[in-house]
Amino acid sequence: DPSDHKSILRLALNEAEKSEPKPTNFRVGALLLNESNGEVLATGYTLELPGNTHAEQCCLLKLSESYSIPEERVGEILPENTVIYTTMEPCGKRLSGNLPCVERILRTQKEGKGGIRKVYHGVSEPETFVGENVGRTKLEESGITCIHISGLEDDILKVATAGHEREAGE
Ligand SMILES: Nc1nc(=O)c(N)c(NC[C@H](O)[C@H](O)[C@H](O)COP(=O)(O)O)[nH]1
Ligand SMILES: [Zn+2]
Repeated sequence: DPSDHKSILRLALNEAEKSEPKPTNFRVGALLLNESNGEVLATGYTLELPGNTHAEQCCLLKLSESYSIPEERVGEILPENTVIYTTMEPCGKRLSGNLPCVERILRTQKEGKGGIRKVYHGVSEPETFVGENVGRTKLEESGITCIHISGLEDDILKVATAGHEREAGE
């Protein structure tokens, strides 16, 4: 029920708060959940793993490392009803040019079965870096349900932009 979604999203926000503030990205937290039994499969936050990593990317990378397989094959070990909760919607484009998380999520699906089935997110991506995020459309076109969980927007954005220049009086 909705209160469960919000409490799970708050767990992801707790992860985001561990991220090192930077002016060139957002501090995001994410977690992979087996929706059949509520088991948290992995958590992640921006820059948790070496390299310019994203929260969603860290979830997938940590899980693949625990199975000693490359991240691009992580879909093979995901339970049937795997979903991802992320404080900010997955990126569809990255200023660094690194592979966007939408692509990383899409490739967990082989022939449209298994893999990540739903993306629960707390906010859309602000247009700071790449303008409007087109990622959500790509996900929905591939049959991945994107669900906005409301109620934590202010907290999520405050955490996400902690490393950014503050306008006077903000
Ligand atoms: N969903 C999401 N999770 C993250 O962990 C993260 N950092 C972003 N941020 C989106 C933003 O668009 C990119 O951070 C910038 O476009 C810079 O790109 P890089 O991060 O340097 O690849 N978005
Ligand atoms: Zn991303």
